[in-house]
Amino acid sequence: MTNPLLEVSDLSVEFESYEGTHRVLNDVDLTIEEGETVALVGETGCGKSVTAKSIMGTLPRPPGKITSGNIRYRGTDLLANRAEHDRVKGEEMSMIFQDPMTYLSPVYTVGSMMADVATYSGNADVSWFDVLKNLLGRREERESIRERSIELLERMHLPDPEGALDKYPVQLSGGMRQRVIIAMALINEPTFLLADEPTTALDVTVQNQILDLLREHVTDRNLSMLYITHNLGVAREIADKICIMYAGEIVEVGSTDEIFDAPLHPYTRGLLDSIPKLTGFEGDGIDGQIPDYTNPPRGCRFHPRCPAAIAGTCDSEPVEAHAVGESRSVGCHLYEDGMSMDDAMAVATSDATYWSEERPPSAKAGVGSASSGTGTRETGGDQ
Ligand SMILES: Nc1ncnc2c1ncn2[C@@H]1O[C@H](COP(=O)(O)OP(=O)(O)OP(=O)(O)O)[C@@H](O)[C@H]1O
Ligand code: NI
Repeated sequence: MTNPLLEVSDLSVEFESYEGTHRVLNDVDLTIEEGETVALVGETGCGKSVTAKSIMGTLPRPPGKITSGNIRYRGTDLLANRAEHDRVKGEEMSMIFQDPMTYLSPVYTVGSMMADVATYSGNADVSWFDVLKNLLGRREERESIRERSIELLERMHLPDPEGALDKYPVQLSGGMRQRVIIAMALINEPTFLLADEPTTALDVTVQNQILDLLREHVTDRNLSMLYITHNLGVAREIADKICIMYAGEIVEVGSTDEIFDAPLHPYTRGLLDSIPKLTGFEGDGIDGQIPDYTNPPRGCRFHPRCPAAIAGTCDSEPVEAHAVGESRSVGCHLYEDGMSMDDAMAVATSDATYWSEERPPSAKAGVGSASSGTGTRETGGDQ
């Protein structure tokens, strides 16, 4: 665990608007080892896509501004090295997007789009001369791109992959388009995949099929992946490690099993409680909303919604990430620095013993309804 592929540290991002400065990311730390799939999980608006865009170098600046931090890829800080960022983006990283129709052109066939990605990706300044050269270019090269496209579409279980190359995106279903998008992301054999909610728009069955395909491919090729989702159930399907994000901060990191068996942060526990059990219905498990980024709450950003907030501490003292045990960390005042896993578990699973006087346990969020002290909970996530 000493040579992470991607290491984001202390990343802070602000947006300027007429309302003032929105400090959206606040000292974000995120590490992805080689061959590891990490899920970044949090509610809408918590800063997941801003994190993704910072990594991919596509954050619109202005209005966005990276005010501190590093993004190291194989040890090189991409924020300080534009040329290396461009190279890594072109040759090693690939992104899978949420909404295929935004990224698939309606006027080109699947085959010609895949060929364009294979030919021009990573080449920031494509000239008309390049395009012409390619059009007239070597037959064998085009033939091999075509073969690679068919093979990838086959791997993505697209029926009649050869026929699909001549189709336009509107002629494909949502699930088919998402398979095409994934095949396009894989055509240049990236080492790092960044998937931003790629299955959100799909129904659960198709979503699960696509997660299976993606996981299979990532495992086969030993790829590393950052998978962004608001759905912890999806994160469990795909990820080795889960980072929970709230209002622009990473509040908990742990292996997928640890997060599910023993969630420590009250926010994580609230998210787990809102996983649909049997019905497939997604409730909004935690009362309230992400705070206003122009004026975030003092102390812990989650404290106004937290059923376990300690008055006088959580509403005023900044939170730091506390290491808990070997591989986990949690940014919450309930856990002291260096707390042993056993003590942390005692805090995590105790019922209402640490409610603040001011805030009676409100309805939905996790802590009050956490079950026994064993640290294993039924989360019913296999919807
Ligand atoms: N281009 C922009 N201009 C101004 N503010 C922005 C911009 N992009 C993002 N933000 C701010 O950053 C916040 C986080 O946005 P982000 O897209 O990262 O959320 P997210 O976690 O990806 O949510 P979702 O699950 O809905 O995709 C937004 O609420 C908004 O305040
Ligand atoms: Ni997003």
